[in-house]
Amino acid sequence: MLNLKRTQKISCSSQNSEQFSQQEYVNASANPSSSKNNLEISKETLLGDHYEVEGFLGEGRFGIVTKCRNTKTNEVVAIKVNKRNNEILQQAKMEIFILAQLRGVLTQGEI
Ligand SMILES: Nc1ncnc2c1ncn2[C@@H]1O[C@H](COP(=O)(O)OP(=O)(O)OP(=O)(O)O)[C@@H](O)[C@H]1O
Repeated sequence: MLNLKRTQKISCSSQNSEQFSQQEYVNASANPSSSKNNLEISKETLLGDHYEVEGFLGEGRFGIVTKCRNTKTNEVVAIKVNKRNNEILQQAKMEIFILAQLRGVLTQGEI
């Protein structure tokens, strides 16, 4: 899914979005000693087929949140990129499910 274009790495946890715009690479890791959990996202990285990374919005326990532009519609969105880990994947699926349920409730005006 990730299309990496840069090689210079920086630490994600010490960056804010302004600094990110001046840097070429973000490296996020829950456990710095475990490289298999690392995420390497750079400005201009393509997520999916048409979401281009423009900035860094924040970092959670499971990954990072990037500011992306849909290259087809020009819409700006936040995309959360989780670390590669099965437990994290299951947690993410649960989070997506809950958010989808909440969105359904909210759009029906039930809250
Ligand atoms: N839609 C958004 N727009 C702007 N910034 C966001 C958005 N979603 C998340 N962020 C930023 O990214 C940070 C990390 O978000 P994320 O959802 O990964 O973790 P969290 O919910 O804060 O914590 P946890 O890792 O416990 O789930 C947030 O604290 C926030 O600063």
